[in-house]
Amino acid sequence: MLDYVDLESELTEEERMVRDTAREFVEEQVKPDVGQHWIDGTFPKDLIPEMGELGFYAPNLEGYGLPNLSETAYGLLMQELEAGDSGLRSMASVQGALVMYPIHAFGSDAQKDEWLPKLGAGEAVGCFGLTEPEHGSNPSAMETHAERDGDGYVLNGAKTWITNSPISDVAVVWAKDRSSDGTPVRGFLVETDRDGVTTNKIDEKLSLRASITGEIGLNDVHVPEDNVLPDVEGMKGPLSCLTQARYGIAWGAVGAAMDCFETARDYATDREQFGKPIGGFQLQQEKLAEMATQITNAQLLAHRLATLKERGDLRPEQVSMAKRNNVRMAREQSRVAREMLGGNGITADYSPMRHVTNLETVYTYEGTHDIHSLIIGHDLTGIPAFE
Ligand SMILES: Cc1cc2nc3c(=O)[nH]c(=O)nc-3n(C[C@H](O)[C@H](O)[C@H](O)COP(=O)(O)OP(=O)(O)OC[C@H]3O[C@@H](n4cnc5c(N)ncnc54)[C@H](O)[C@@H]3O)c2cc1C
Repeated sequence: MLDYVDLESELTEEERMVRDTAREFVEEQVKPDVGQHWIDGTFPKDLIPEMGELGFYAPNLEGYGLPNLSETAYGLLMQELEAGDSGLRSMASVQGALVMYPIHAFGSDAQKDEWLPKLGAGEAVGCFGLTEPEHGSNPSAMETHAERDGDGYVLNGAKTWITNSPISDVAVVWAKDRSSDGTPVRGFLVETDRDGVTTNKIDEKLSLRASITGEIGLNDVHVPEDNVLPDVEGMKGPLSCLTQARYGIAWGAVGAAMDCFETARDYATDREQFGKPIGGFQLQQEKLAEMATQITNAQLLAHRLATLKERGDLRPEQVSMAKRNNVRMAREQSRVAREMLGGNGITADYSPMRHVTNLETVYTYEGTHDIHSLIIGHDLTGIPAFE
């Protein structure tokens, strides 16, 4: 796959091994069937434990049998998974960055002991409930709330657009604690088989079809005090998870674009019109040159982020810049690849059209492109455009 400025030479043995393992997994286990899953609107659930066995969930966390790999290795893993499909990378991102990370960072020892090994092995599936029907870009206005009830809490509210909720064993639900001063947002671990929990599937998506998306309905759901994440309060909780996931997306989007590039390059050197491969025409070469350049820029940004994250200096605004840039790049370049494949480009026989539609979701979730512009704008001017 494209590596125009030899970033390979910067990788450790371990990072190469992680990348190669993920690449082989995607080539052998994902690419042959993912187009059909996308058409059918299904997720290849049999891969969930296998991805666990390979250590694909939260490999950058420490303890609990997790591999504790470098941030570059984690990024490369996200890159390879999204070269297969954004739905696959979304599964790993949610499980690792949005469910295991908050339990690891903010959970009690009992919560860590109970959930991290199971989630890490893919024996349990988790989801992250922040977005609500009326509150997407402004989650701090959430209506879902918790009230003290004896030795625990009662939760009421509704979450929507929740990746994996219909197949989850546990949901990390963010809700306002009405029993504490200032109604701070707190994280609750809600087992999905509790009375009052519903997880209806959202059908007829035209994007990220090889991923299961649903709602979380909470109707007088009782959870014990032990299910509250004890070590975080306020929007810092969900936002710090999003920073982890957005870091993975900044890498993942590059993987989708790399897959589109390779498909377009192969096609252009093979497909003949006017008596020669279309890749021999200047217009097509310009497209490949631009695609390769944009991908290379995005790779450099992702690698730099890894260095900053590794030494603990990465700021959320820098992650916003990379998510915003790299997803926009992938969204634009996947279209160019699609175009280069002519009529064949609109079929599921080739990956670019699938990536084109998937990337509409990736552009929107985890902070829309607009919201990341405003986060960066705030950082640059010191003036918030929204509260
Ligand atoms: C397939 C899929 C999976 C998802 N998975 C999850 C998940 O697992 N967990 C979860 O919690 N959420 C998830 N989401 C939700 C996602 O994060 C939200 O869709 C996203 O945050 C945008 O919210 P919204 O859809 O309500 O759009 P809105 O916030 O209503 O935005 C609509 C438009 O207005 C723009 N806009 C909003 N505010 C401003 C502003 N201040 N200035 C300028 N423009 C603005 C936005 O950029 C956007 O273009 C998922 C979404 C999808 C589509």
